[in-house]
Amino acid sequence: MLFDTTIGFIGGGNMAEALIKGLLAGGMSPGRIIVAEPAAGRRAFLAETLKVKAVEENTAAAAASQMVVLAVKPQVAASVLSGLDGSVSADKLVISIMAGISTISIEESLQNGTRIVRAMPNTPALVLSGATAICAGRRADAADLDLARELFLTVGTVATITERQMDAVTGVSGSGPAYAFSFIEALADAGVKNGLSRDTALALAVQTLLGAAKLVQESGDHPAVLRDRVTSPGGTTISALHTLENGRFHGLIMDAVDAAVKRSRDLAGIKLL
Ligand SMILES: NC(=O)C1=CN([C@@H]2O[C@H](COP(=O)(O)OP(=O)(O)OC[C@H]3O[C@@H](n4cnc5c(N)ncnc54)[C@H](O)[C@@H]3O)[C@@H](O)[C@H]2O)C=CC1
Ligand SMILES: O=C(O)[C@@H]1CCC=N1
Repeated sequence: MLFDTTIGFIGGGNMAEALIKGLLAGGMSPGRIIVAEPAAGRRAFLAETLKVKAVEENTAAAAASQMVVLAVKPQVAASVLSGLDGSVSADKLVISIMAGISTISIEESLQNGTRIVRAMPNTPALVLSGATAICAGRRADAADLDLARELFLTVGTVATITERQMDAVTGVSGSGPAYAFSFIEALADAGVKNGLSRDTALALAVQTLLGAAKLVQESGDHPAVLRDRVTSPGGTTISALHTLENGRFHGLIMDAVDAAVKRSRDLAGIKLL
């Protein structure tokens, strides 16, 4: 049971905060959560606002926890893993949310038979509307995947995938919120350009994205079918769509995701040993 587990976060940044908020909203006791974070200001923030224990030493958080969530940047993964120095004993479940870093490289660098589940969440987890994909490392079993699923279900939806699909997930839903934010910003700017106030333009843009996403989700219709229903013959929408396609909108989004997928693969090249 997730809520009977003690959970240690290594790194107390954006994603750790989002996951902790989800756990607390789901009913987990803050006393079961310990965060290791080098930045004193950040430690104070987490302890004061979320009432969790915040410590400086990664080994202290890992040693005190049954589940250890690796929530540091991939670029510091090597030093963090080597610094854990035996504090992640083989009985603990390790969950890594680090982009690009494979379960096998974490297993090899911890060198103690630890079970690992890798996950790719996204920042809407902060408002409990995240999309996470998880996959098991070589030693993690079905119970470990279930526990990880329980964790990420507190902040949104969870898909189980193979590790080979993790780079694609990173490009689509891990980085995806950033594409959506850019789209919202551009839509609002266009409203301002055409005479709307910034507040009105932004509110309309946000609700349009929210509503459109909800319509796709609830109708189950293909987005192209829904797009067709907005597009009156000789009307306004087809003129806008023509402009988007002249700018290679579809192809550009697909190229952008390909770039993120490639970067995720490149990050896998970071040497952990
Ligand atoms: N931000 C996002 O949208 C997503 C991020 N991720 C992954 O989550 C991980 C964390 O990302 P964020 O939370 O966005 O980054 P962040 O920069 O907000 O958080 C990382 C935290 O780790 C701390 N830190 C730095 N060195 C450390 C060390 N040696 N030991 C312990 N803590 C240390 C930093 O002070 C910082 O608070 C990354 O690996 C990223 O790839 C995964 C999915 C989405
Ligand atoms: O930009 C990044 O590397 C992380 C991983 C997915 C979203 N943010």
